[in-house]
Amino acid sequence: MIHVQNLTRAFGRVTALDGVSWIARPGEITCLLGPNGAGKTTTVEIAEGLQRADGGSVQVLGTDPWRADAAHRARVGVMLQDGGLPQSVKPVSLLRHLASFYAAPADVAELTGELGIDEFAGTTVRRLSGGQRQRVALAAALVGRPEVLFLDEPTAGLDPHVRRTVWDLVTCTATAGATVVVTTHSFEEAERLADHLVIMAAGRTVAEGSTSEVAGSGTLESAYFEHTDGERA
Ligand SMILES: Nc1ncnc2c1ncn2[C@@H]1O[C@H](COP(=O)(O)OP(=O)(O)OP(=O)(O)O)[C@@H](O)[C@H]1O
Repeated sequence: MIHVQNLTRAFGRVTALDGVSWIARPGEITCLLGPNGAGKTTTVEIAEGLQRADGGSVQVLGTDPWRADAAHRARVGVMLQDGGLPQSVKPVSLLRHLASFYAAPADVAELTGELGIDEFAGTTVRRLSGGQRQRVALAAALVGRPEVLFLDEPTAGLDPHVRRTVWDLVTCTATAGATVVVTTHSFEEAERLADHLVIMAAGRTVAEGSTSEVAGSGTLESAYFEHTDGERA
């Protein structure tokens, strides 16, 4: 369970978060939508324990992530927008190395097979295409069988086959009981994945609920523009 309550965060004169609140439940995929600069990444990085909020609170698995110990962090999987992967290693060695940190890791061969990583297993991370690197970053987030999984635009730039595989893997992870948070700019992705939807704008939550609750009698796209027009950061 993730509880984001009244979070505030400023960078100098820029107010990134202006009292944002939302929840994400176990066994569900929560999709965060919102214009560039709405504060999605800042909120997620605070929930990951990578940044500290100025005010408000976040609870992840009952813990304040900023103060969390290694045992808590091992229960949380993170896929960052820029990957954050070491450049000079080959994907499978990297994943095996990461798996060795966990008591009960995922099967690396299964994961690399599912994500098609075997096809470029002999290439170092530096030389991979953007989409290939993204698949490795997703595998790295999944290898510890996390109870909480944060994915920042996981399918941006992926081809349709890989995108479908990623959607299947993410859905399976939630079905197995994990709390999954996905930030996205794709209505198609949100409609496909979200059990719970949060629309953020200008550092606040402007809509929250199931996709049909947020969309009302119209489409998700029209609800999005209604909620975010004039609210851009
Ligand atoms: N380290 C930082 N220093 C200064 N400003 C920052 C910093 N991090 C974020 N911001 C600002 O905070 C606001 C929110 O940024 P954030 O990255 O959280 O938005 P986002 O919703 O994730 O956007 P995007 O959809 O473009 O990824 C933006 O105005 C951004 O410029």
